Amino acid sequence: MLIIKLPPPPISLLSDAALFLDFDGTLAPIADTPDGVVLGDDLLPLLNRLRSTLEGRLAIVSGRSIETLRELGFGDFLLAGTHGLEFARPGEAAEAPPRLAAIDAVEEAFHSFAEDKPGVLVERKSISVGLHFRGAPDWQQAAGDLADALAKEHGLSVQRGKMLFELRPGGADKGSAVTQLMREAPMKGGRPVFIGDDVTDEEGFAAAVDHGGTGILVGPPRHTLAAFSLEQVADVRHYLAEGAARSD
Ligand SMILES: O=P(O)(O)OC[C@H]1O[C@H](O[C@H]2O[C@H](CO)[C@@H](O)[C@H](O)[C@H]2O)[C@H](O)[C@@H](O)[C@@H]1O
Repeated sequence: MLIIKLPPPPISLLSDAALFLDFDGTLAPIADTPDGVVLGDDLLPLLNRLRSTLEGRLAIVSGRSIETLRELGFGDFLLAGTHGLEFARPGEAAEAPPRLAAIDAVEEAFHSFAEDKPGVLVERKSISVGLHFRGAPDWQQAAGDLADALAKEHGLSVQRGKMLFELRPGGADKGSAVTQLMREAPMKGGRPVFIGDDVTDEEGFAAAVDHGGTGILVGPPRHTLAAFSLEQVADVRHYLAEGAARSD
């Protein structure tokens, strides 16, 4: 399969955009652990400026839970969390399905797996649970096998991420989140542009295309539905800053 380097996105793409932004690996560089992620002082002011430029058409669509996104400082933004399972508008309670007993059972099994494996990390999330092996890549295969077996046993979905297996209820993804958010203000009427780095963002790219928009891949070339790419988080921030400056 031929994989070509995609062109950088033109800045004009942002002028009528309904902008969907992934978080980890897109707005903030990947860190060794989930808690180690660093936003930097300029990110939230930048997103606020850009949202004004876009007349409100900006949302964060992340695998992180709404609770964590709010703790990270995104409480004032339109949010879709846990890969499209949760939604929140600024100042309002999150709409989220309940945490299933099966997720607690999986979390316990993940802890049993991780306890004698330094570097393997269990991430407790509001309605899902993650098993990270960034600190111990040799355990990837065994962690994946465990995740698959537990998903089958409990009727859950396995979400593959960057050095991460996450178990969660099915029925949603970042694509369904885009579709849902495009139905209503403030995103309705804009041209969807989804920026993301992970395989979990491909559904977001697909939905953006379905709604007449496009995707921007962050990172090295790969098989993707995105039409444009930016190499790294710093390039995303530069691109967004240029977009925000257009009406300054
Ligand atoms: O959809 P995203 O906003 O990209 O969130 C996806 C997952 O991101 C986090 O894990 C990833 O980032 C960590 C911090 O940089 C890194 O240590 C880890 O290896 C990555 O997989 C987060 O912890 C997960 O809950 C999100 O689902």
